[in-house]
Amino acid sequence: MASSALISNTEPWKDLKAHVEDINKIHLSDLMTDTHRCQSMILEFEGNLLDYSRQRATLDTLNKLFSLTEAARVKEKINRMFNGERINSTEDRSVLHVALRAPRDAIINSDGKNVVPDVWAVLDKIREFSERVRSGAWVGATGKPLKDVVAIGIGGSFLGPLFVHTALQTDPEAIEFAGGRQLRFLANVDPVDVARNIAGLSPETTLVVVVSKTFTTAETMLNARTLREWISSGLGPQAVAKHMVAVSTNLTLVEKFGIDPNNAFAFWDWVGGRYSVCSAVGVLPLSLQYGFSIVEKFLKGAWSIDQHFHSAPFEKNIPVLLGLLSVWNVSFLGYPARAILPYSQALEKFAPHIQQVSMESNGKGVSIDGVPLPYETGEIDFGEPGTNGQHSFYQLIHQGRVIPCDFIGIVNSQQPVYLEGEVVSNHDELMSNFFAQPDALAYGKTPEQLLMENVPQHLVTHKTFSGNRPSISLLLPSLSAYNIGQLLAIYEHRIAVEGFVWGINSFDQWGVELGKSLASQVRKQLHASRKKGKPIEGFNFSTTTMLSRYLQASANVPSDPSTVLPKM
Ligand SMILES: O=P(O)(O)OC[C@H]1O[C@H](O)[C@H](O)[C@@H](O)[C@@H]1O
Repeated sequence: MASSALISNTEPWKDLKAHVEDINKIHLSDLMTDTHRCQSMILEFEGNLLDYSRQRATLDTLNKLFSLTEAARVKEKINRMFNGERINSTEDRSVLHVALRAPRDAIINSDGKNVVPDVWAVLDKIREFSERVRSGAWVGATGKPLKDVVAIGIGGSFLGPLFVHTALQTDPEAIEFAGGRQLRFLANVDPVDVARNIAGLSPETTLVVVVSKTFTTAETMLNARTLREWISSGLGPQAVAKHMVAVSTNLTLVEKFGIDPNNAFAFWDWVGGRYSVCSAVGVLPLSLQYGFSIVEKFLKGAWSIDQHFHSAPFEKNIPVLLGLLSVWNVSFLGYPARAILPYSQALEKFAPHIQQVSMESNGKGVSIDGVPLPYETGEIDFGEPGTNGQHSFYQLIHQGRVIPCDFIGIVNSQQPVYLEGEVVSNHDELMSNFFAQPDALAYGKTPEQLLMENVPQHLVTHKTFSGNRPSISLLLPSLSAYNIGQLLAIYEHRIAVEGFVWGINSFDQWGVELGKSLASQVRKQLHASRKKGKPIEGFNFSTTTMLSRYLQASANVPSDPSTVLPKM
């Protein structure tokens, strides 16, 4: 693509740039008085209600954004994704995470081959294996059932499964199926994370699932070798076959590691790491914990949104609208961040997962054809569940910088609490905040209002809220496995839409490589210095100083240690 073909050179982009001036003349509190506008900005799909009326946008803005989708050929790009075309051009791969949740009879082709039967072959294998483990038919080396699972993985092989596990942990239906089982996640290469994850567990009753798309990720492989040692030092090396299984696209390396290929669960290079929670990456650990039937509901939820995304007209398409509004906020209104604020403790790991999906996908500096971009892409995503966040960073959101917010609320709590004599139920108390915050941000509070309330003059500016701060509200009917799948897919597709408009490749991640290769140079140096007393060479003054201090101050580390495992 020549730079002239960049989306920023098209008329709809320029038109939106000019339109910002119109929007700057209107305060959100005025936009909110137009009931017709607000009505048009509320949308429902299967009981999920999206309200985007608190965006700094008019119906005219929306029309201009729809014109932008035509210039960016968004519909064509969505179709190319679903058709299995190699839209991840820098890695020459198709992008088919939607196939992971397709029903058995669906047909989704990659390179002319329907991949759905392969997907279901693995799902059936997971169902069968997880049932054997859960029923106690599969036992460990000493004949005991395996009731605890430690899933080792990082990035996309960790964050999605952790989000879904955390969300299911308090779902009454899932709880029933989990009965007495534990699922833990070991991600960080920090030995402290090893200590935390094996604390209180016995290798005799533990199954370790090594999850890595490439099976080369340094952190995951060292953690896998560490827990292999934990198992074999406790139960003997032959126990590894009964206590370790793997999920990967690289089955050759799985076998080399010493895991029986029969106990390896495959996925494919057309599944990006951060889009892999619906593959064996998430489905295996979650099925071990909750049973396959619960996980199947999660997959069905995601698929329902896939269908909606693929077929609904853009004016009624939740992921498309969300994606376009994000582009509007980032590229036109100039807001670089986005806060993800679920009013649900069960969604506490949602923001960390979306951080990877969004920032690894859309934090790019060049177009899909390698042309440097004259505009920024991606958002800085962060978030915490409400109401916790309100007592932490909301000050900045209300009176400091403008940060578009996603408020996510749930109609029916997973764990309702009612106390006799209380004004409202505990969930209603939570939701009072969910409904209040978006209006506080949109309307603010004027000095005139404060003076009417007899606020002392010297405090008026301190207590003024400028308002005009955009948010969206998403109200889910409940937080069942099905709804969790829907929420995941809404965000996955929203992020794809943003990338499609910006004209970037949202499915590669070259930006993570440089740090990895420099770490390998440091690893070699640490080895040479500790084992052979070699001087530090090849680093700049600053790094040399830090490395020298590190080596000197930890001279007690044995140069040829025998195995030591955490003793927590
Ligand atoms: O699943 P793995 O191959 O071990 O990769 C784990 C993670 O490693 C890399 O750093 C990538 O940036 C992530 O996208 C990926 O999810």
